[in-house]
Amino acid sequence: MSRLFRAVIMGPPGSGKGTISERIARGFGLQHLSSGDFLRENIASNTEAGVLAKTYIEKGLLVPDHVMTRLLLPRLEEMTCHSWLLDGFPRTLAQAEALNSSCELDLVISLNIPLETLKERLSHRWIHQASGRVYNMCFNPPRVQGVDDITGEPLIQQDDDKPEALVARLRHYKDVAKPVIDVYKAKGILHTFSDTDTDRIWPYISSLLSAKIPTDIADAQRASTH
Ligand SMILES: Nc1nc2c(ncn2[C@@H]2O[C@H](COP(=O)(O)OP(=O)(O)OP(=O)(O)O)[C@@H](O)[C@H]2O)c(=O)[nH]1
Ligand SMILES: Nc1ncnc2c1ncn2[C@H]1C[C@H](O)[C@@H](COP(=O)(O)OP(=O)(O)O)O1
Repeated sequence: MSRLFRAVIMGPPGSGKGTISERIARGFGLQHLSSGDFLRENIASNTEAGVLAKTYIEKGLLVPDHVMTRLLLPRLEEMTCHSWLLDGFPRTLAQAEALNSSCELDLVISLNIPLETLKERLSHRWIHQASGRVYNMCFNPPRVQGVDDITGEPLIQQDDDKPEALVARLRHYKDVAKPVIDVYKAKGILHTFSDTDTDRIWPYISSLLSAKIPTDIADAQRASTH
């Protein structure tokens, strides 16, 4: 079995993690695991963990590290035969240490996007809650305004995407993400991208992954996901 590839993508709310993760999954066959989507699935299916996580998320709080780690690491155990890309985890130093003790990462992508750009993007973000599909009225609008392309169900805007909520979320993100970024910088696996446009960042990320992911892994993953 060829060696597997383990990557993490980090960035503040609205930085384009989900958008870029979807392109990486499609182009390189990595399995994309978003911690936010994973929690929403648990909440939707009313699992014990989902019920617990919901009590924090509905207050706009992060799920406590020990709960998050206990939830996510077993999910990663189920993905040991896949190369994967983690989005939204680790978010804190404790989570990074828990992850580092269970597997060796190959690459961490960090998105460094200006506040004004984040505000602009999130003010136009619409989400199909059930699937997690993300739209943007300026960047990738739905075919019919306010309606999901696949299911035809209504799209929603998240309360914490509003500008007044974003500043607090951004400050909190910076506080908790900095030690995590420092750990991965020290490991020499951190790659930071700064721009206001995902389409300008994407070619650099794509060529970085092409250089880092051995072709036998990329080919095998693409074959297994089609
Ligand atoms: N105008 C514009 N919008 C973008 C660009 N890249 C992504 N978006 C949109 O901006 C919003 C945020 O992108 P996401 O991929 O959801 O960002 P994220 O980092 O996953 O956000 P969180 O899930 O809140 O952490 C979405 O509506 C995207 O469609 C871009 O280059 N320009
Ligand atoms: N790694 C993590 N640790 C703790 N809480 C997390 C988490 N990932 C997600 N959550 C919780 C808090 C987030 O506000 C919520 C939704 O996550 P998300 O979809 O990534 O959106 P957000 O941009 O708010 O982080 O789930």
